Amino acid sequence: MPKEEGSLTLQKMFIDGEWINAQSGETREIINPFNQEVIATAVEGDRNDAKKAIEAARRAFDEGSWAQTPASERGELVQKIADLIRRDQEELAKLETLDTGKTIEESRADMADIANVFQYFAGLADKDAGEVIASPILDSESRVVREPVGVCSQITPWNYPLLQAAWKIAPALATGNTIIMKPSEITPLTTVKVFELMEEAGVPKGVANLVLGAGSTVGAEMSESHLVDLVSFTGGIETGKKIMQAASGNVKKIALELGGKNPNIVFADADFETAVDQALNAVYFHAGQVCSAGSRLLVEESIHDKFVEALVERAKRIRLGNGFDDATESGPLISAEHRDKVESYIKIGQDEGATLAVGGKRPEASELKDGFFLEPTIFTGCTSDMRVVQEEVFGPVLTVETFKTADEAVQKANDTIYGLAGAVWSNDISKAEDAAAKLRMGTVWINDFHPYFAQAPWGGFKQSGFGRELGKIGFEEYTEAKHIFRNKKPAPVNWFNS
Ligand SMILES: NC(=O)c1ccc[n+]([C@@H]2O[C@H](COP(=O)([O-])OP(=O)(O)OC[C@H]3O[C@@H](n4cnc5c(N)ncnc54)[C@H](O)[C@@H]3O)[C@@H](O)[C@H]2O)c1
Ligand SMILES: C[N+](C)(C)CC=O
Repeated sequence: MPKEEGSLTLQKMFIDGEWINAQSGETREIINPFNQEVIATAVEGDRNDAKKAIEAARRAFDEGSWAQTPASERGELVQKIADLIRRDQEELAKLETLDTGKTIEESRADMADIANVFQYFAGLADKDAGEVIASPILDSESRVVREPVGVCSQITPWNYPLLQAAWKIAPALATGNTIIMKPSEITPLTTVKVFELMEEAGVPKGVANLVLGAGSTVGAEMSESHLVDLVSFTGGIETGKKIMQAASGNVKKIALELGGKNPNIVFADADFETAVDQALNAVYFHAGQVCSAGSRLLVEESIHDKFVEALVERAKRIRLGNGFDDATESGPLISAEHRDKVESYIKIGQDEGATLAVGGKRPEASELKDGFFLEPTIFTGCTSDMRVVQEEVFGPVLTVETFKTADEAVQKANDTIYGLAGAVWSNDISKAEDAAAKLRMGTVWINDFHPYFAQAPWGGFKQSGFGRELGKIGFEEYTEAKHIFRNKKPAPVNWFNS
């Protein structure tokens, strides 16, 4: 909650049903990116704490009753968590804004989504009765059942701290797994709070464990440990590669939700005002710190000048400020280090010959001087070979390219290592559908940008990762399919006659 409403207590880890300090006694200060004030102190776990949590989760899976608990009961418990999140949604939203700088309106929307995610997976918990197979073998019965994978490490980023955690916790618990969750070390507050709610809901001891600390220690142990069966990771591509390597030791299942460089294709026949407005929202929502941000605008050549002019005018008027202020449309970047990275891309863009149409610097307003703000930035005259066009900047930076034909738009949109999301704007539905079919991305929006919800799967093609979260597929990711075959009339086969 905002500082004026009371100080936060020490943020602890939750291991084997107990709230504990780090074995090392280390702590870390949690910073408000709007003003750099210390908003909380969190215990800083290390590999030893991670090991303890993994062992607890292993015991709870192997010796506890969670995996065998009737699916309907697991569903009821997950639903209870959804209800508690709804009860405390305002407190959670305030914590998220305090920790990330995002506007309170965004945080409230996140909390509503998060409760829906728990509710959705609660509902799915007892719907899978398995499948009877038409066995080709006489006098036999063949069926497929779904079982939990086992012990799951779950590692999340700072941009949507609780939302990304919810996408992992809810399906894992609904399917009978045990978990070790590690939120980003710089934004742990809402995840800690939801573990308090899970304790209140009655999640059994050892089933859900929370470890706080750095990726290079806690995260590495969670990825390497041979006691873990699955790692589900959301974060950057370079970390994802490390996790793939670390997970190989015992051939864990892995699911990677990585970055994106997401094209937003605007055809000349699109509704102009809507496409401008949504292009702005596509890239600048949450200061561009969104995996699926529409940071790469591909606009049909005939409307380029008019479109860019309208975008620049709108970008100049975006109100930066304190996420708790109702007038604020966009908050700060998450940290000084991250702003430095985004600024380095602005320099790269300039050095590569792109034209800076607006922004590119820190705002001058005195009330923003302590926050990690950057002005909404637009580069025109971009080409596909530029690094600023190809690499994920993860900030308020839009690159603009042009195209003459639908084929050229699709070719350029697909010309990236990523394949997370993209959009097509056109009033010619068959043209838009044709382009959508050719885009190599996990999500394609037609005449919209950003929608995601519990019922539809989310994930990437190419180097945006693999595995899916949400939807029925996201539920199945936390299960193993087991084929059970029963011979109803066992008899010798007499293959070996001697
Ligand atoms: N595809 C998606 O759905 C999605 C959603 C949100 C964010 N993201 C991506 O996340 C990135 C931004 O988040 P970030 O900066 O927190 O990413 P990051 O990769 O730096 O960190 C993510 C998490 O991984 C941990 N980590 C770091 N090193 C590790 C290691 N060696 N082993 C195990 N864990 C380690 C961090 O502590 C953190 O908890 C962007 O690239 C964004 O696109 C993707
Ligand atoms: C997956 N999403 C869009 C909620 C957050 C990406 O950073």
